[in-house]
Amino acid sequence: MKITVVGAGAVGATCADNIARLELAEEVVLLDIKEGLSEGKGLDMLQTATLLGFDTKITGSTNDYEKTAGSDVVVITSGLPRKPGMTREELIGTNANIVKGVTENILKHSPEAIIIIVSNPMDTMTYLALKASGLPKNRIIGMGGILDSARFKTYLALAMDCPPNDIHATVVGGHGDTTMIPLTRLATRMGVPVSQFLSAEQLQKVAADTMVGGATLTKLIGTSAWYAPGAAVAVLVESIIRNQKHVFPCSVYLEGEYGQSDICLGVPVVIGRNGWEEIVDIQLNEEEKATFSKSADAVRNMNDVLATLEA
Ligand SMILES: NC(=O)C1=CN([C@@H]2O[C@H](COP(=O)(O)OP(=O)(O)OC[C@H]3O[C@@H](n4cnc5c(N)ncnc54)[C@H](O)[C@@H]3O)[C@@H](O)[C@H]2O)C=CC1
Ligand SMILES: O=C([O-])CC(=O)C(=O)O
Repeated sequence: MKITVVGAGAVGATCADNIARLELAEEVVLLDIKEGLSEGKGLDMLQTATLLGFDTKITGSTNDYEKTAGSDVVVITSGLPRKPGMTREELIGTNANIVKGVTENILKHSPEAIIIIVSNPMDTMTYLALKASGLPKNRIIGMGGILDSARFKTYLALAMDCPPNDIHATVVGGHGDTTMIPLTRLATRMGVPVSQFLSAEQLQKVAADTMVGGATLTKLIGTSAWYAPGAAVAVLVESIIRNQKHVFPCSVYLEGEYGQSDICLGVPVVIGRNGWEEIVDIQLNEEEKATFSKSADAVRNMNDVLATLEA
């Protein structure tokens, strides 16, 4: 197996590091436009192999797509991150061109690849990659919901003072400060509804904190997060490579599911060797359906901006 990560910045390098440690492929290629960055970070990572005991080859590449040839999975993290006070949506002007160009270059050398989009605004970048590539829909996956769900579980665990791994909870909808939907009704602590442990006010605060989880970190760090995003991509790649069939919330192309069409939005999907293989119907209640529909409207408005950029 061969996995390429495009963008050797904070998120891309962390993805590559996790993927190498998990030995998900014989080779991981890290590609960036900044001269020497991916070669340097790749070599640094390779020098951890004897310390951490992994056998993955790591290759750096300054914009040479020949080195990515024959990749089974490609993760696109190239593009600007936001600064404190910005929304993810404000990145569209710069990142749309980058994501489109990278997708086209990747496919020239890896026509069979499954592509994971990380660059923001992620749902719109996923839609753009799908339209620009013409790939079958199951091979384009936007990563956002896995990260948002990890944050949701963390905030729930902190509020209940319990281990995060005892929590099952999911976030659907868009990967934006106002578009993501933490499904508190369905969250459980080992199968017991979290509403048995937390008041409505506490649950509301957990949901609100989850929604601005990325913004909170951006304010603290000065740029957006990378440890949890890098780990979230790695578990997604692992489910593909090892055909694990995990159900993860991912941004995928909807054709009537959840009442939406011609849009990429976060819903639970089965992830295996073919990419996303099946959409799982959560059976949202009326209130959740209305919130999902509002989230879709906001993402669709962003998708409409793509046409103005191309003009
Ligand atoms: N979907 C998600 O859950 C998350 C998305 N993100 C997004 O991921 C993106 C990357 O974030 P960071 O790694 O923190 O940024 P960063 O600035 O550390 O790294 C981005 C890298 O992309 C490279 N790059 C730019 N144009 C390129 C091109 N045409 N080809 C190859 N490489 C190119 C830059 O040289 C830079 O090294 C941002 O858009 C950020 O908003 C970040 C965290 C989570
Ligand atoms: O907050 C950001 O801009 C980066 C991101 O998508 C996240 O960490 O969720």
